[in-house]
Order: sequence, then structure tokens, then C-alpha cells
Amino acid sequence: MLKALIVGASGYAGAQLAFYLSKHPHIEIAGLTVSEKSADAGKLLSDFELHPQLKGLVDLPLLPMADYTAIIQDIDIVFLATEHSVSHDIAPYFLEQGCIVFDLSGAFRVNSLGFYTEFYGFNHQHQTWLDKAVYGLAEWNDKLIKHAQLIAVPGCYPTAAQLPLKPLIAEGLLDDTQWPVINAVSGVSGAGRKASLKNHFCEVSLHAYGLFSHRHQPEIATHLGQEVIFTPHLGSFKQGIHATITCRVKDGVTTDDILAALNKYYAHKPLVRVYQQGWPALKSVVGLPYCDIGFALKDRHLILISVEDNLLKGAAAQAVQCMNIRFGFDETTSLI
Ligand SMILES: NC(=O)C1=CN([C@@H]2O[C@H](COP(=O)(O)OP(=O)(O)OC[C@H]3O[C@@H](n4cnc5c(N)ncnc54)[C@H](OP(=O)(O)O)[C@@H]3O)[C@@H](O)[C@H]2O)C=CC1
Ligand SMILES: CC(=O)N[C@@H](CCC(=O)OP(=O)(O)O)C(=O)O
Repeated sequence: MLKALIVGASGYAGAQLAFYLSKHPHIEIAGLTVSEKSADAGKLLSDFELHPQLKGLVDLPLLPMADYTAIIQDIDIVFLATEHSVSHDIAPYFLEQGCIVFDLSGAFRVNSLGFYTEFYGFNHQHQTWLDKAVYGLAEWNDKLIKHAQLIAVPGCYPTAAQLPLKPLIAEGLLDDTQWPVINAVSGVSGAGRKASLKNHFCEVSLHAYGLFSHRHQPEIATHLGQEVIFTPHLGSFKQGIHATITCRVKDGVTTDDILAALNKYYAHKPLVRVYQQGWPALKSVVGLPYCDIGFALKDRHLILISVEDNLLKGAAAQAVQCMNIRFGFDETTSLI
């Protein structure tokens, strides 16, 4: 059995990770941690005020992240389900101890120091680890993930945006003079568990945010190798991302070409489901680890629809998928 630690276990992504790991036949949860002064330190993760859905499944205490050396004993794998700057600060410690680290934050996703100053508001101090980090878009980077020590699990919006576009770019079907336009709506859990007026459920109706400035735009563009226009929206539902992506295809490209490209890359990838006709709705993926993709083509105008659960394929499920790939387990172990 491999021993895994989840840092930030009381958060939305951390609790989902704990659920998956509790079912995993090759993983033992060796520790669940929160911040040193967390109000939840000492409680069980399944406490009635935290994640009672895990009662009887993960009745483990949340340890305050005070003494790293005590926590790190015999740990093979660390999941960082923490805010970007926290992951940035603590990942090197675990890496230097030889742990395999899966970071769910954005702290190691783009290899550019300036990107962090501009979009994350902190100066990145770990160029060496940025150089070594592998971007965990599981369906596309499995060969690199297999040998990585630090896996930067993609953002929730970037996963939903890139999975439908990548096959079309790889097959040269898009007219690259027109940037794909990605409009995506996320549920409120995308903003994490900590309450604020901005993501207070009663205050949210449906609004766009981060116009031309959201940090996921450069993440998407970097890993697609294609500029995009990306506009995130917040909707009044709990979980899920629905992305509508409008692009222009090259002259002569047909519906069959689009379908053939999607099937070529995903027919044997169990966590991406391509609709052979029609397109998916959010309800088909909420609570499940899939990204579902459909499309419609009219003349040279293509609309791609992709849906995922932001906390699952957009975070915890993709992290576990990466771990399964990294350690040679079946990709879907404990996920489906
Ligand atoms: N929510 C989503 O849809 C997605 C989230 N992500 C990323 O995953 C990460 C976690 O997100 P999410 O679960 O939503 O966040 P939450 O705010 O729900 O949870 C954050 C967790 O981190 C803990 N924490 C805070 N500071 C520290 C610290 N210094 N040391 C240890 N633990 C700490 C919090 O507990 P406490 O404050 O009590 O210490 C809590 O357990 C973020 O980087 C986010 O960007 C990625 C994709 C999707
Ligand atoms: C609805 C909402 O607020 N979503 C978050 C993105 C989700 C997230 O946690 O960011 P990462 O995927 O980069 O880790 C945001 O827009 O900042």
C-alpha cells in the first residue's frame, strides 16, 4: 500500500480526494491536514459540520499543519488541495523529501515566473520545480506523468476548454486565424468552501467575470499552443462547468472530420465521453469523473460543448487519474 497525505482536506476538492482515496485498493490515507490555526483542526473530516457524507467512510481527524516533520513520516504521495500561494510555499518541502506531489492549485501549471506575478499576485520562487513540473492533463500527458515527481493538475476551466479543442488542433482542422471563443459557466463550489459575499449563494445569479484578465486564459493558451478568448461565468448552482466554445474550421472540414478527430483521441480514454450526436448537459457529469463533449457544425462555424464536474474531472478525479497513471494502476481505479 502507498501512503498518501491530503493537505487542505477539509476543502471541497480535498474532501472529494479523501473519498476517492478511501476506496482505492492500493492507497492508505496516512493523514489529512488543514492550516495550523484552522477552526476545524482536530475535527473528523466526516464531522456533521464538515463533510457528513463521508461518515463511516473517512472518519479521520484533521491535523493542523504545524510540524511538517511529524506529518511527513513514511509518506509516498502528497495531494495539495490548497490555495495557490500555500501550494507554492509547501510543495518544495515534500518534493525534497522524495514524495510524489499532485498539486491541485495553479502554483506549478505554467513555466513562467512573470505569469505568477501578473496573474497570481505573488513572486514565484521555485524555477527549478517549475521546470520539472508536468501538466496533468491526463488524456494528453500520460507519458510524462508516468515519470514525474511534481504533477500540476490543470485548472477546472482549462480542463473543460482544452479537452474538446486539442484533438481539432492536433488534426489541423481549425482555422487558426480566428481565436476560439470559450464561454464557460461554473457552479459556486468553484470558488472553494470559504464563504464570501462574492460567492454567497443568494448573491449569485449569473454573471461574467475576469473579462480578458482571468488567470485561466494564459493557462489554456500556453498548453493549447493557441490563443483563445476566455470568459468565465458564475452561475447559481453548486457543482459543474458548462463550456460553450465557438471556433472556425478550415474550408472543407465536415462533421465526420470533427467526430473522427474526437474519436481518434478519446475512443480509448474512459473519462472523456464523446457524443456521436447531440451534445451533453451538466446533469450527465455532476458527481461523476467524466468530461463529456458534443458539437454542432454549420458551414465553417463550429460550436463545441463540454461539461464536467469542476470538483471531479476539474480537480480531484483528474488528480487521482494522474496518480493512477503515475503508479501504473488502471486509470479509473476508485473513480468509476
Ligand atoms: N473548487 C474547485 O472547483 C477547484 C479548485 N481547484 C484548486 O484546488 C485547491 C483547493 O480548492 P478548494 O477545495 O476549492 O478550496 P477550499 O477553500 O474549499 O479548501 C482549501 C483547504 O485548504 C486548507 N488550508 C488553508 N490554508 C492552509 C495551509 N496553510 N495549510 C494547510 N491547509 C490549508 C483549508 O482549511 P483551513 O482554512 O481550515 O485551514 C481547506 O481545507 C485550490 O488551489 C483551487 O484553486 C482546482 C480546480 C477546481
Ligand atoms: C467559480 C470560481 O470562482 N472559480 C475559480 C476557478 C476554480 C479554481 O479553483 O481555480 P483553479 O482551477 O485554477 O485551481 C475562479 O474563477 O477563480
